[in-house]
Amino acid sequence: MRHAHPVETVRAAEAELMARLPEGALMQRAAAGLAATCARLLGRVYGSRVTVLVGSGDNGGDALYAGAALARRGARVTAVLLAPGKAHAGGLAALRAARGRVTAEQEVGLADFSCADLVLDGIVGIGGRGGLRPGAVPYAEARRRGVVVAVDLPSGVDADTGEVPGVALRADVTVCFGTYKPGLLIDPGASYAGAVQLVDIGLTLPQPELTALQHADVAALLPLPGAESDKYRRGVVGVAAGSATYPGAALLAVAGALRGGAGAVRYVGAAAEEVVRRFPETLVTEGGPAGAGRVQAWVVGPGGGEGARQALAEALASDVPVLVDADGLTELGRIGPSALAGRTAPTLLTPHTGEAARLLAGADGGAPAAADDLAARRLATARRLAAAYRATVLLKGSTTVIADPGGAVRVNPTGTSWLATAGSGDVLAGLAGSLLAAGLPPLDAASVAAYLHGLAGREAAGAPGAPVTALAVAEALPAVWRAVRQA
Ligand SMILES: NC(=O)C1=CN([C@@H]2O[C@H](COP(=O)(O)OP(=O)(O)OC[C@H]3O[C@@H](n4cnc5c(N)ncnc54)[C@H](OP(=O)(O)O)[C@@H]3O)[C@@H](O)[C@H]2O)[C@@H](O)CC1
Ligand SMILES: Nc1ncnc2c1ncn2[C@@H]1O[C@H](COP(=O)(O)OP(=O)(O)O)[C@@H](O)[C@H]1O
Ligand SMILES: [K+]
Repeated sequence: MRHAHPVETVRAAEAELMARLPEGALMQRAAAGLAATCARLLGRVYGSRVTVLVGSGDNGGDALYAGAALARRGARVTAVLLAPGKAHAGGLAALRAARGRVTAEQEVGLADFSCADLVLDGIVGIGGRGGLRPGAVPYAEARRRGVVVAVDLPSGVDADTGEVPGVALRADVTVCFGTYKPGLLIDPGASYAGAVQLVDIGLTLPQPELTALQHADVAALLPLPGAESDKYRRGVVGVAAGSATYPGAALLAVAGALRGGAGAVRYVGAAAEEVVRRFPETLVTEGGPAGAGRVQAWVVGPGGGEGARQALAEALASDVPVLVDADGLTELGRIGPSALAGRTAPTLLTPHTGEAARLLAGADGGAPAAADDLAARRLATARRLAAAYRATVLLKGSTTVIADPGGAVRVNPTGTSWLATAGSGDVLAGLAGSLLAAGLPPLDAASVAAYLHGLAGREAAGAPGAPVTALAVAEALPAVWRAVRQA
C-alpha cells in the first residue's frame, strides 16, 4: 500500500525527528537517497553533465548536496540559482568544495539545462505556493535532452492536492522523502511526476488518510469462493440498468458484474431480452428492484433513462448497499442528499466530473460548477461530495479518487486514458456492485474495482497505445484477476 500524507503532517514528523538528530542529518539522508537514484539513472556518473535548478529553500539544499555527491564522483555539475542570495548556504558550500560550477545567469542556465544528461529540479518543494515564478517558467518551456529528476515534488505542483495552478516543471522521475505527497498521486500533479520513488528518511508518521492500493493489497481483498460456497453465499448483485434507448448500458453493466466475484447477477429493466441473449447466466426479474428477489447489493442507473428515477427510489428503499451511477446520479442530484437520509446500508456514488457537478448543485442549491474546475480539484471534489451525501464517492477521470464519508481516501494508480470510451463506466459500475454484493465495504469495493478496471483497460489494448472497447475491458477482467493474484 502506498501512503500519502499532507504537508502539515510531514512537517510535524520532520520537527519531531530533527529534535533528536544532529543538525542537517535529515537533509543528508534525503540528499544521499537522491544522489543514489541520479547515479542509477546516469549509469556512468563520471563525465556526465548535471544541471541543478536551485530555489530559495531546503528543496534546493537537497538538490545541492546531491549535486555535490555527483560532482565528487566526477560529474560536471552546474548549479543554477533562481533566487541568488537565498540559496541554501551549506549546500552551496558543499557543491563549491566538490568543484561544481555556480551561475545565476538565466542564459547560461538555460543552455546548460538543454544539454545536461540529468537535471535536478530543486526549485521548490513542499514549501511551494502557486505555479512557477516568472524566472523559472522558461525551464518548463525549454527543450532538453536529459532526464529531469524532481526533488520531493515537481516544482509548481501543489503538494496537498495535485492542483497545478500555473506552470509546473515536468519530471521523468520524482524522488520523494519520507512519504508520498497527495499531489504525486492525483492528477494533474501526478502526470508531472513521472515515476515516483520514495526515500525513507526515518520519519514516524501517523496512519495516512490517503492511500493507493498495490497488487498485493488488491489480491488480499478479492472475494474468493470457499470450499462450502454456493452462489447465494457468494452474493447476488442486482443490476437495474438500460432502457429502450440505451440497452447497451445494461449489457455492459452486467458484463462487469459477471466478472466481479458475486455468485449471480440479477437483472431488472427494459433490456432483459438482450441481456439474456448475450449472457444466459443472468437471472432476470420483471418489474423494478422492489419486486425482484433478494440481492446483496444494487447497481442503479447506467443507461437508465426515464426509468432511472423509479429504479433509484426502489433500490434506495432497500436495506442493502446501493451503487448509483449515470442517470441514477442525475436523479439523485435533482433530489439532493435527503434522498439518502433514511438509508441503513452504505451508498456508493460513481460520478464523472459532469455528474459530480450536478450532485454538488443538488447539495448546495447553487448553479453546477464547471466539470473542468472539479477535475482540477478532484481530491477536494470527492471529499466534498462524500461529506455532503454521507456516501462513499468514486470520482472517475484521469485519476480516480475514492472518498469515504469518514475521511479515508484512496487514489487509483492503474488505468489509461483509452478508458475514456463510451460504456467503460458501465462496466466499472457492474464490477464495483458485484464486489459490494460479495461483501466488500464500499471503500474497498470501489477501489478494487477501479484498480482492476484500470488494469483491464491496459490488458484489453493488447499492446500499449491502442484503443479499447468497453466490452473488451470487461472481457479482460479474468486475466487481470489472475495477474493480481499471481503477483
Ligand atoms: N519536511 C521534511 O521532512 C524534509 C524536507 N526536506 C526538503 O525540504 C523541502 C522543504 O523545504 P522548505 O520548507 O525550505 O520549502 P521549499 O519547498 O524549499 O520552498 C522554500 C521557499 O520557496 C519559495 N517559494 C514558494 N513558492 C514558490 C514558487 N512557486 N516558486 C518558487 N519559489 C517559491 C518561498 O520563499 P520566498 O521566495 O517566498 O521567500 C518558500 O519559502 C522539502 O520539499 C524537501 O525537499 C528534506 O531536506 C528533509 C526532510
Ligand atoms: N483521461 C482519463 N484517463 C484515465 N481514465 C479515464 C479518463 N477519462 C475517463 N476515464 C475512465 O473511463 C471510465 C469512463 O466512465 P464514464 O465517464 O462513466 O463513461 P461512460 O458513461 O461512457 O461509461 C471511467 O472509469 C473513468 O475513470
Ligand atoms: K522540486
